[in-house]
Amino acid sequence: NLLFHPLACIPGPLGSRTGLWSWKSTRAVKRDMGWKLLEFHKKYGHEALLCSLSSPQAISQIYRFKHPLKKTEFYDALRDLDGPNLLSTLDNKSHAEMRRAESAAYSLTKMQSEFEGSVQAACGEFLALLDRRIAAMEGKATLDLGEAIQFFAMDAVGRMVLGKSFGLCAGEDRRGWVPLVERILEMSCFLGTQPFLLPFVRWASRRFVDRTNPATLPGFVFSSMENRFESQGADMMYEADRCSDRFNSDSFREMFMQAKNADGSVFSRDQVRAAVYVSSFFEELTMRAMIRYIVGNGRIYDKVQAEIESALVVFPLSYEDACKLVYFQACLKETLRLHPPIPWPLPRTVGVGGLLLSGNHYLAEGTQVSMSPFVVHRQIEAFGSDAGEFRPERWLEVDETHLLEMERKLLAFGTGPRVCIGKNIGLMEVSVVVPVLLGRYRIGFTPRSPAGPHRYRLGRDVDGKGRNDVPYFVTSQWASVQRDFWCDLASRV
Ligand code: HEM
Repeated sequence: NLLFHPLACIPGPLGSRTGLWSWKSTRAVKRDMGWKLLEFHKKYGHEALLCSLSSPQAISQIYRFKHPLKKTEFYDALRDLDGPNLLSTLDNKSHAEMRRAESAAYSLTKMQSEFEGSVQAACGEFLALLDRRIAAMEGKATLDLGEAIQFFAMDAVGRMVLGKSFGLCAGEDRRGWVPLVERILEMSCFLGTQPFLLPFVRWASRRFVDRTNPATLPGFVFSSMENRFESQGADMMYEADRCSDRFNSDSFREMFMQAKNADGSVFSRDQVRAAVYVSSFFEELTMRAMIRYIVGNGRIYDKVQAEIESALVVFPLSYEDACKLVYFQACLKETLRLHPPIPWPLPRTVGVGGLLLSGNHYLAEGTQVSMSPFVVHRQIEAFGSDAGEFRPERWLEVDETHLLEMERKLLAFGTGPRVCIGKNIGLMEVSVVVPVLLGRYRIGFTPRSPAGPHRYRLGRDVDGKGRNDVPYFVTSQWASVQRDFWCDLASRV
């Protein structure tokens, strides 16, 4: 490996180059992928460590539309027990068929006509939860805002996918359902780095986990979803007959019922479940990061507040109006750049004929190659010498051509034929909720103290640095998850 492998010239840690241990599995266990990979690229340059690339020029080669590179086996770990879903399917042909079948459900018109209503309704529940907490604590609530945002994101996706809220904001997550979803995704990421374990884990899940027995941990997740599918499915049919209220969208459900796998079989419940897990997760990560960056910087907070006040933002805020908040939208882009919800490299396999990388390295067919949004977004040649800083103005002070160039280098939603199909929904959700939150409440980060509610003594930022003034604790695995996000909230009105 070290001497004769075609990639022997690409630098990286010895153990990994000899094939004796998996650097990526270690990152999955230690949950420190983003900053470790960045450190590597700083040390070794644009091409490092088993073909992780950081040069923005390589984006159009690795994630190209024409003769696209196939996803690697890593994604197989994100599939469901019953078969691949849109995110996890490896084969380009079956992906194209699935994507065609599903794309209508995610269209812009569908989003405006139906999903926005679902998100507004979930936002109403979310605000009611915060108001209740503030009232219960005599005008100023100290709460884990990160957790409350998670409830909202799940309730919103419940409304969009199942036509009904999961009721987390109304009843809170008394059954601990939300952290389990996080664990499953983390476990899947680890398995993705050791795909040979997958058949065994799947066999064991089928054999030993009674998915209808809520007494077991995974069984609880599966069965609670199953129950909701059963009961909500019935309720939805009833409601669909009764009224066509725009808050009762069942288009996702219809879409999944019509969607077919490449072999013609219909989507299973596991496949629908995967959409629920994945889709709510990234919005909540974006919302937390955005609040952290805005509220954590007095100058930016004042500018956002001034914009929100002059636009007279109140609940419900339409997506159309949210898009007019120019500075807020720049903050959103800047959040996705500096704190992409998926920092993990997005791996692909080089196809027939190999690939010549910017004239430097020839990658033979079958080579795995990847780019991490976290690393690419910090490249000076793409975003300037202050690429490591949160500076929303960078999106507003450039001309149209330069802006397009910067947007092309933004990998937060992936790019190419496997770009996120839910991008519009994700942007809409964050845009209609965060300005309302910032306009309605005075938000401050709860100071850390021995008597305080924090689990971690120090906060940890998206760059892995532990600091007292960082309001949450970030782990960087497939997703970049923030925990322990305690805030003091008071009503503004
Ligand atoms: C801020 C919100 C979101 C972010 C940052 C995000 C990010 C991403 C990224 C980076 C990918 C590409 C993965 C890869 O190439 O390996 C992806 C794919 C995908 N996302 Fe999202 N996502 C978000 C919201 C959503 C929502 C709301 C949905 C569903 C309603 C969704 C469904 C999907 C699906 C199905 C794919 C696979 C697409 C394909 O392979 O054709 N995402 N997302």
